[in-house]
Amino acid sequence: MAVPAAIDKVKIIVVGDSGVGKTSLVQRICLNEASTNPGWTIGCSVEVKLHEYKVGTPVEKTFFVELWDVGGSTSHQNSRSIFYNPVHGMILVHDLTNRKSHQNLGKWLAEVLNRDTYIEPNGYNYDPEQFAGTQIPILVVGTKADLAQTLRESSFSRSSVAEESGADEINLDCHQIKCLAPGSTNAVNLSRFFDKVIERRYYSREVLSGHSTPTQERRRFLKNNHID
Ligand SMILES: Nc1nc2c(ncn2[C@@H]2O[C@H](COP(=O)(O)OP(=O)(O)OP(=O)(O)O)[C@@H](O)[C@H]2O)c(=O)[nH]1
Repeated sequence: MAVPAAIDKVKIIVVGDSGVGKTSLVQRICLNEASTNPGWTIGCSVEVKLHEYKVGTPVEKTFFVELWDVGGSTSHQNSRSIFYNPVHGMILVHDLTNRKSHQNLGKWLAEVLNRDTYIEPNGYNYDPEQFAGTQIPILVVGTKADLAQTLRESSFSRSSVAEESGADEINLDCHQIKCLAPGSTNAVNLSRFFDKVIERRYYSREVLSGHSTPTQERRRFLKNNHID
């Protein structure tokens, strides 16, 4: 009897302020449900999803996608770094009704990448360099679309964080069963993001050829310093 091949996996960190909806989002993605009262996440909770990489193409392959839902409470800030290595992808979550939670995404990115946060005089605390410097695929997710009065605006203008990082972006209502319905724009964007994470982890030129370009050297430096 043929032994089934082991399924490769990628690890995606899900971060953002406490209460923005990380657990609800992860439950929606992995279980297609979202409790209305999930409770605070203490430490970290991990859910797994089977993902078909490049579905419908000759290179289609099944992967496990691990979503590491990291509790956003400031009181656990010092101990969270143990969850951040390695990281193959990052989902930055903000609440569309809470502008501060969007402004804080730069702080979350800096925390995961283990870099200092640049604070502008106006308090808008992210440094575009931080976004430009990372090769880790990023998805920016705005939750509570059902409550956001400015949704019309936010759905048409890209968030500045997504802009600076070249990240993909989706806005949704985690309680809405159809928010990630197969074939919907959100589902397609999410699937593309997972493909990107897998591609970077398993199919990048560096991994396949064994040769290094300066960019790859830089990536290796980041990796060796636990930034990647
Ligand atoms: N209306 C609405 N409520 C939401 C949505 N997403 C999450 N919520 C609610 O927001 C509250 C917080 O959600 P959680 O998923 O626990 O937030 P979290 O980011 O995991 O919070 P921590 O565990 O403290 O880091 C819960 O009451 C959710 O039901 C959404 O899209 N729309």
